[in-house]
Amino acid sequence: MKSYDRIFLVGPMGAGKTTIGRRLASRLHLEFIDLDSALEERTGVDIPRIFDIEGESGFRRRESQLLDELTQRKGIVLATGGGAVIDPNNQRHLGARGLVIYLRATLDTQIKRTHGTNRPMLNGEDPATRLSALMQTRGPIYEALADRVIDTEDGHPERLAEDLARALEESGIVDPH
Ligand SMILES: Nc1ncnc2c1ncn2[C@@H]1O[C@H](COP(=O)(O)OP(=O)(O)OP(=O)(O)O)[C@@H](O)[C@H]1O
Ligand SMILES: O=C(O)C1=C[C@@H](O)[C@@H](O)[C@H](O)C1
Ligand SMILES: [Mg+2]
Repeated sequence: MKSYDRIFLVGPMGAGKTTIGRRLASRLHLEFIDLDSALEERTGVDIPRIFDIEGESGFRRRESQLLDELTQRKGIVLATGGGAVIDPNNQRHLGARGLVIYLRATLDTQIKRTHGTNRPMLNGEDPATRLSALMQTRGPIYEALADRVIDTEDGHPERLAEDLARALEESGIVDPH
């Protein structure tokens, strides 16, 4: 079986990519990188500000550039942003360079977990309508890219990360570090 030393987490806003990714990396002794945070560090401003200044297209351009760079690092768990899978180049890089894990969450759960946070894609419209529309286009892409799908509805992030780490180690699918 093919063995990987890069894990990429994909899925919608609120699925827990950042939260579970950090814990998963720690359990697997891999470096954790969050694409959204890395982009904020690079630019020196937060994501809402990037959307304000450059719009979604500017944000996507920066996101794709950084994704290309970071998906070439070894020994990492990379939590992507919810929309990072839209760009076909990103899809190619994710699919070719590592193990892709889709963290799935229901619409209700996404709404609860994103409530009160500043996510520019959810500004100005009813979050349920928006999240549902995003899932219509992105859901099939998450599914198509995924080597594994994890349901995040039940279970604490710590527990989900522990179970996932164990499953990956036992299957020999990740290189031990
Ligand atoms: N399995 C879980 N159970 C309960 N709460 C969770 C779970 N996973 C994440 N959360 C909570 O949901 C919120 C959103 O999680 P997180 O930021 O990790 O999502 P994300 O997938 O990285 O979203 P984005 O695409 O916007 O970056 C956080 O407050 C986190 O603590
Ligand atoms: O779903 C999206 O399009 C986004 C999700 C977040 O992770 C950020 O990448 C940004 O807010 C856009
Ligand atoms: Mg995140």
